[in-house]
Amino acid sequence: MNAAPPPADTIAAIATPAGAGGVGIVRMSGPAALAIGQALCARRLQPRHAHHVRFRDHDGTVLDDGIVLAFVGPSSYTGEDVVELQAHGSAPVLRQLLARCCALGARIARPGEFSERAYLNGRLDLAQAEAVADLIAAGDERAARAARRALDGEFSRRVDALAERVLRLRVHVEAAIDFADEPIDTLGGPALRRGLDEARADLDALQAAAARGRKLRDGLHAVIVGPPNAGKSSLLNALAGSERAIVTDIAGTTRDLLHETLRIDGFELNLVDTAGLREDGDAIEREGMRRARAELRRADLALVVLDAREADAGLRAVAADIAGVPQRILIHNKCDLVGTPSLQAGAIAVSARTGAGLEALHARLREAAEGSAPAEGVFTARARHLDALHRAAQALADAATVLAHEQLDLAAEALRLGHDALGEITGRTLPDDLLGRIFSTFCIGK
Ligand SMILES: Nc1nc2c(c(=O)[nH]1)N(C=O)[C@@H](CNc1ccc(C(=O)N[C@@H](CCC(=O)O)C(=O)O)cc1)CN2
Ligand SMILES: Nc1nc2c(ncn2[C@@H]2O[C@H](COP(=O)(O)OP(=O)(O)OP(=O)(O)O)[C@@H](O)[C@H]2O)c(=O)[nH]1
Ligand SMILES: [Mg+2]
Repeated sequence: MNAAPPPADTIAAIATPAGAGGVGIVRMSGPAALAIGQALCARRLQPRHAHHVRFRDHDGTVLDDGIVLAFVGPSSYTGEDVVELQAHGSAPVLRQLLARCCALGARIARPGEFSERAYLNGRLDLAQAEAVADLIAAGDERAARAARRALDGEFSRRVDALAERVLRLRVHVEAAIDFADEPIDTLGGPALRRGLDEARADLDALQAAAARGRKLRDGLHAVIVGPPNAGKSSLLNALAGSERAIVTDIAGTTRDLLHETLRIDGFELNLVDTAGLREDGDAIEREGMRRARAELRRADLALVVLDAREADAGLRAVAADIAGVPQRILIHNKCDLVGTPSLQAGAIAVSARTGAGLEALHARLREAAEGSAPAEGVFTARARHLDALHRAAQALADAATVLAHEQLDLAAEALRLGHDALGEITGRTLPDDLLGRIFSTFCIGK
């Protein structure tokens, strides 16, 4: 039998971003939070009251004045006693306040430890805790709205409801095992098969929704491709508004992938510049092309950059590489060098040098970003969730197969696996070290 868990210690962290700000917050959570807060402010703290106080060092010197807030567990973010010291947003002041909390018995929190405690104390499930991190990291309003929905439990409720149905199916199968002499059809077999079909259809729908949610969380993945020297890096620089990439008139300049995040009218776009694609090239360039092609395989959008003077030949050269990308924008670059451009269908003429056509390109990028994910009804999801949903779907498919052969023991086992996979999303089943892997990616103070 396991020993009872040790009483939690008290953690402290600066909860506001690094750097100067109007207000900065040091937050504590744990059994000593209230006592430490009261020592630091030299007064009794009334829970859920804003007190204007002086925060004092060990020798009585005033570190700062500010607002202090105390919450008594379990009615707090973490479910434990929580105290917030809201000081001026000065890095040295916040560091001194944090050091004072530690001198009085707190320890510095690990990244994500406040949310981890909220999870361990049942204030949030795992998908909701991840949604907190996604909300903080959201690159645009749409991603923030979607993370908000996951935080409100929209994703978790659907997962839980499905897990509950899978559990009921399993109970049904387990019960039937006890009457193995009888044919399954006299033991509710048809209802069982129907229930399983319905659960699988719901799981399909949930997988599709989660895949959209993941795209939203990660932003649109756009890859700049084309023959060498077409002006890909010049275009990246023009879109980024800075000299991010090296540009020369030597074909084969770019070898590594170069990432840049663009925000276009509130939409986030992850842009990657790649090595020009051609038949020959030295070993470094060939490795660059290999990376470019790998990047294309996971692209949502290809920006196909062609030299306007030889657009047809250019497109032929890269046609096979861009064939699998869901969305494409054909760009005839260097339009400043051609008189009257004859454009391929759907192509736009731009000049990375003069800036001509960049407005039109912006409009197309915006359209692509808007079209790539539905605006409403989406929650954010992560690769981890998709993986668990995939394993659950696999398990339910296996269950259907063995059930058709009346192998009830195997069906019960497959349903158990499916149920466990779903439970991993909300943290109701926990494989080893899942918590450590998730919360260590959070920011400090969250
Ligand atoms: N100053 C401050 N602002 C903040 C936070 C914080 O910790 N401190 N948050 C931190 O992420 C977010 C808000 N999240 C919170 C979630 C729950 C509780 C809380 O005290 N819950 C209690 C009481 C519920 C109630 O009175 O409505 C509970 O759930 O029992 C507080 C903040 C955003 N803003
Ligand atoms: N006139 C003109 N020249 C351009 C334009 N865009 C790029 N160039 C020139 O074309 C040459 C190649 O530009 P890059 O941006 O390095 O081309 P790239 O496609 O990234 O080339 P690789 O990385 O080698 O595949 C440079 O000399 C640029 O100055 C343009 O719109 N007009
Ligand atoms: Mg380049």
